[in-house]
Amino acid sequence: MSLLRLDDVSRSVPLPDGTVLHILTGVNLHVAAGEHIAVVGRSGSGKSTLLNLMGLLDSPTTGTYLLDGQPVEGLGQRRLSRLRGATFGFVFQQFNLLPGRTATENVASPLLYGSAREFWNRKRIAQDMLERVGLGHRLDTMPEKLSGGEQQRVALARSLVRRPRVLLADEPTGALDVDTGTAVMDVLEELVREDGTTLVTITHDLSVAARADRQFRLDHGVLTQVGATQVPALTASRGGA
Ligand SMILES: Nc1ncnc2c1ncn2[C@@H]1O[C@H](COP(=O)(O)OP(=O)(O)OP(=O)(O)O)[C@@H](O)[C@H]1O
Repeated sequence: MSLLRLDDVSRSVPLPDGTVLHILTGVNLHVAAGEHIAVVGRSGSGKSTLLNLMGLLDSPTTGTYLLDGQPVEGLGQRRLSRLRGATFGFVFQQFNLLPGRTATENVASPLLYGSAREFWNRKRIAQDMLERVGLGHRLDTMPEKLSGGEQQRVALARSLVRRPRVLLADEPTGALDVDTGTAVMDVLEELVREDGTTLVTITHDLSVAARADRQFRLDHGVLTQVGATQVPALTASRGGA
């Protein structure tokens, strides 16, 4: 069974002039647990819209989205928001760290909304996560004192600190030079492999996309698979979160 399953999904928005903008059309996408897929496409092709739908930040206009075999349509805002927090981690091109808060405080921030165990142990859990991304020596450093690559590793640690089942990465290397971007992708892949996390990467960079199990292209809102570099993982290396 697919962990994420979109069947004939579309997303349209009404425009002020009375016309309708069709952003995504007839999208079919099945992603297995533990799989890494990449989506490439020109600016404006609908990549962020697709990621927002997958991450329950937005809903399809038509079509079906099944998460772990369960339809997400019709869930109330509270259940959607709980499901989102329990299932997804997000990484963005701009690192979106909290200024004036240390790396540890930034990484610990999602744990404020976690279980009692996560809440009370948030500092230690955040520090362990920063060790995993190679920033054990930067625990008390403010984001503004970190390099771009270090800031993205803090953001990565924050996105994975609650052990999401799926990491949605929107241009994770977009603000970094090639070598730094490669280093960040190395860390990201190592972490998701160790944890059995499903990874969806949106990117303009074909070398980043080539690292995925399967590659898709979005063209004017139409999604097509364009490559597969290896047999997709069929099962996660860990149980459900
Ligand atoms: N709520 C909205 N209202 C009007 N237009 C929208 C809305 N959301 C997205 N769009 C338009 O739909 C198109 C796709 O947007 P989207 O952000 O998904 O593209 P993208 O592929 O992620 O682009 P980029 O790579 O530049 O971030 C764009 O032309 C955008 O302006």
